Amino acid sequence: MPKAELHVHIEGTLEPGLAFALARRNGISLPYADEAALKAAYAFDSLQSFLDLYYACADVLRTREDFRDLMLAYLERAAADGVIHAEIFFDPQTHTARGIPFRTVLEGLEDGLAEGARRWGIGGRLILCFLRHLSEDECLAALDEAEPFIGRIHGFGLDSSERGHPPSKFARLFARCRALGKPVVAHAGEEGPPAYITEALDILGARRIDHGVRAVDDPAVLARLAREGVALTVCPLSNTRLCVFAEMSEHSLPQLLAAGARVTLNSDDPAYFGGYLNDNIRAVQAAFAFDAATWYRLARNSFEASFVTDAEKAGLIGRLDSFFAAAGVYPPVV
Ligand code: HPA
Ligand SMILES: [Zn+2]
Repeated sequence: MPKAELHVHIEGTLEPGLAFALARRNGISLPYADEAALKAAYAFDSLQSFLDLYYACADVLRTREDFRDLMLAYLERAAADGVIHAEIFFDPQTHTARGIPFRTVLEGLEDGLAEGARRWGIGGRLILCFLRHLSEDECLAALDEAEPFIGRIHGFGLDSSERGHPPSKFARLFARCRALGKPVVAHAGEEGPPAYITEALDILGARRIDHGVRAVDDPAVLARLAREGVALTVCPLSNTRLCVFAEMSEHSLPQLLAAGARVTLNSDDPAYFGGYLNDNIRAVQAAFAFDAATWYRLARNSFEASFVTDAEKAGLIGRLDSFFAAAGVYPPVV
């Protein structure tokens, strides 16, 4: 099924095999004996327990070529899953803090995007995420560094440790992002309360909410999301791996859909959470057995919620419709 992926962190696509290959290439050592030992560390009990490992592994990314190879490996997997458009997060502060120039990160990722478009016809854009565990002034300095490259950045986001770092901490930062004419998104309501979703909308001007699965804890917030057509980029395997929900069968996805929220499905950090987008779809289907119309709706939402022109959206949705027509289940109920 053709679809867009709107919530994937490029650093979270670093597979153990590539991590060790890059460590060797750069003459550095990872604090794990081998790939199996690294994989064994993928037992998380919270967002923070994952983030500690995610930031540690990112240390193997040093050169423009490393970032290119990382991007290309993700795009190959995504294209194989039917992703035809991806809006991909990157965390420049994770790299600039280690002395890697912003330009090296950006140009390496762009090299990968260009090669991926040539090889697989997949369209990719970059969304710069700020790390919310850092201060707003540090994030403003990161924005200063990015500004000379603004034409190459598709939008801005907010990620990292949610609890204790509400969206309101970044009001000035996101006002500047919006003034630059870029769409903004924010992680909210993953581990944090529904109030963080409201802050992301009202204070940051977020156009999509990343995760947002805790909206079900506040009926007013959930009703608002549905009424305003705010897209939620839901990441089912991430949520179960990070113990946001104990089991897939307990995920709030059916409640979000039933309330009329504009849900999309995504992989978040596929190297760490047990799968790429189709693995997420299979896990959801195993738990909830959605019908074809629901799958059409989810895929269509991914295109409608993307930050591309209306003409580009129409082209992407046309490819989805052709797929459903060929499968003989068209026109689906929308
Ligand atoms: O799921 C996430 N939440 C917050 N920050 C992140 N950074 C990578 N993945 C995530
Ligand atoms: Zn995320």
